[in-house]
Amino acid sequence: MRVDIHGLTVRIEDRALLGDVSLAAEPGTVTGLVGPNGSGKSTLLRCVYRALRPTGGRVLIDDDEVWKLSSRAAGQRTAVVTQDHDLDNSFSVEEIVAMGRLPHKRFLERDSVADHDTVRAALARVGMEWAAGRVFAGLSGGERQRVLLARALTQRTPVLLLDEPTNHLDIGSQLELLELVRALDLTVVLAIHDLGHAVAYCDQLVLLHEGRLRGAGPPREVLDPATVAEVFGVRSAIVPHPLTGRPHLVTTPLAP
Ligand SMILES: Nc1ncnc2c1ncn2[C@@H]1O[C@H](COP(=O)(O)OP(=O)(O)OP(=O)(O)O)[C@@H](O)[C@H]1O
Repeated sequence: MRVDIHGLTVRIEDRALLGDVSLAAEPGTVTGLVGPNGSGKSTLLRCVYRALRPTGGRVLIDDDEVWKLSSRAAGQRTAVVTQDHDLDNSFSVEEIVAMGRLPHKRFLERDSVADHDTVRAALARVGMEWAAGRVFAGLSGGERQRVLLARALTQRTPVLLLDEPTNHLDIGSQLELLELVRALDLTVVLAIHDLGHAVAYCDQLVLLHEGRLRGAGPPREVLDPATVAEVFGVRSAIVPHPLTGRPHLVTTPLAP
């Protein structure tokens, strides 16, 4: 399913958090939202997963306005992994991941064997099968992040939104997660700080600066050295990775 955002504007108390931002994310691609702290990445994602109603503009998933869908229909289309883990502390990992099945079930419908298998498969996919019976709150930040990705995968939605999914993860787990996300064949939109990873793993980048769209398109075009210097205040170059040959963005301070 396509995600289309047209002229998205968010104003809170006379302050524009987002101003007239548009983007299109194609099925089977990974779109990276990049930009300095406070540039509006999370705000944009929140408008897509309906945590924040925009002041203006439209968010469409396959031509349907997301704010006009029922919450069940929205939950069948869009799964999200955020940084806010405001979940009841007593839930087990398996219970948390099983919540991903809720948009596909009737009210009070019990979990089936197929649901159980889906949950186990998702936990295995993120390397967390061992933690199924553990209490979610007792896990490390990185482990919780992977469990929440498993929950999003069990939701089996065509669109997956991730707000800084590699936060808290060690470098091996970061690369594992990004490889997994790339292999999913969904419409993925993720906020990401690491520009090296953004260039290496995203099909297109959307660069936000002070709530405004500063560029959108192939990573190499969006993150050209002049733009990176202006927006992030660092020198940069995109070079072939010495081990893989994939494009990689390297940075150094503007003034030595
Ligand atoms: N509910 C709110 N009320 C007022 N201001 C808000 C609210 N939510 C976010 N903001 C402000 O909007 C701006 C954009 O925030 P947002 O979290 O979208 O940025 P971001 O690009 O995700 O930042 P970061 O990289 O630091 O996570 C920030 O200046 C933030 O303080």
